[in-house]
Amino acid sequence: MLETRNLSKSFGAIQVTRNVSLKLERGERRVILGPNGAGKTTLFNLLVGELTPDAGSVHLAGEDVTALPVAKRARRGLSRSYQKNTLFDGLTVEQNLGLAAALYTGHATRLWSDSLAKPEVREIVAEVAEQVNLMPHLHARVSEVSYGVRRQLEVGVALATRPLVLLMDEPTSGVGPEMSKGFHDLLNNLPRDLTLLIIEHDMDLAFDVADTITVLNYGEVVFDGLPEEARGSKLLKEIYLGSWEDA
Ligand SMILES: Nc1ncnc2c1ncn2[C@@H]1O[C@H](COP(=O)(O)OP(=O)(O)OP(=O)(O)O)[C@@H](O)[C@H]1O
Repeated sequence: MLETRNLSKSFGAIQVTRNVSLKLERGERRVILGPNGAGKTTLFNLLVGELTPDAGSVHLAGEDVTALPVAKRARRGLSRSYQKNTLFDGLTVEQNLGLAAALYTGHATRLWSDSLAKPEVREIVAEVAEQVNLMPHLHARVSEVSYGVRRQLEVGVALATRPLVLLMDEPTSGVGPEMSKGFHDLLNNLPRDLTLLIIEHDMDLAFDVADTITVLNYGEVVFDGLPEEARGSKLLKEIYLGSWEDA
């Protein structure tokens, strides 16, 4: 469903992505681990098209999308859940989902209340709100909801574009341990045919959610395999020093 072949990227003299080849099957949930500066965010930027690789290619659903800009990749089903300023604080949770759905379905009109009334838009909003547990918060203004609910809504906004592949950059960062567990459940309950690629520092999440784990170190894939293999890996213990033991 999503594949990279020998992807490389340098900033000046520093090579941040080194020959990265990944292959995610449809419905696979892959977590990307790696220490600070390992090149995880850069890899995401290359995948979504915010950065152009120096070498290598990106393939989505069997097609080479390396030359396509961000918006075109998004239309083909590659969606990214952002942690930053993608929500409209003055609008309700429902309206935020509705706007994303309206843009996706081509129902966005100048009068947004008209867009939200379209049956196709309403259907997506209801489906997504259920998927990310936002039903109790639909009529709350975003400025009034908790941090955890905002994070759920960010995932919801991404899902409202009905993606094939969803990329998430540390979806539980800043969420306390209690809510973090709820978030893991939420991710585990997403539709099984949705392909997920998640950058994560939290190894509990990696082991709770991942079908497979990729570890980057200095821009290079140093591990690609099953979570239980990752747990036993001496190399990963060295990379993570003591923190691996806590997982
Ligand atoms: N636009 C840029 N120009 C120059 N250097 C950059 C740029 N973007 C990233 N880097 C450098 O590339 C390296 C990898 O950064 P990246 O953000 O991809 O790592 P990361 O694994 O996501 O780290 P973190 O876990 O801290 O977010 C870092 O050394 C960073 O300083």
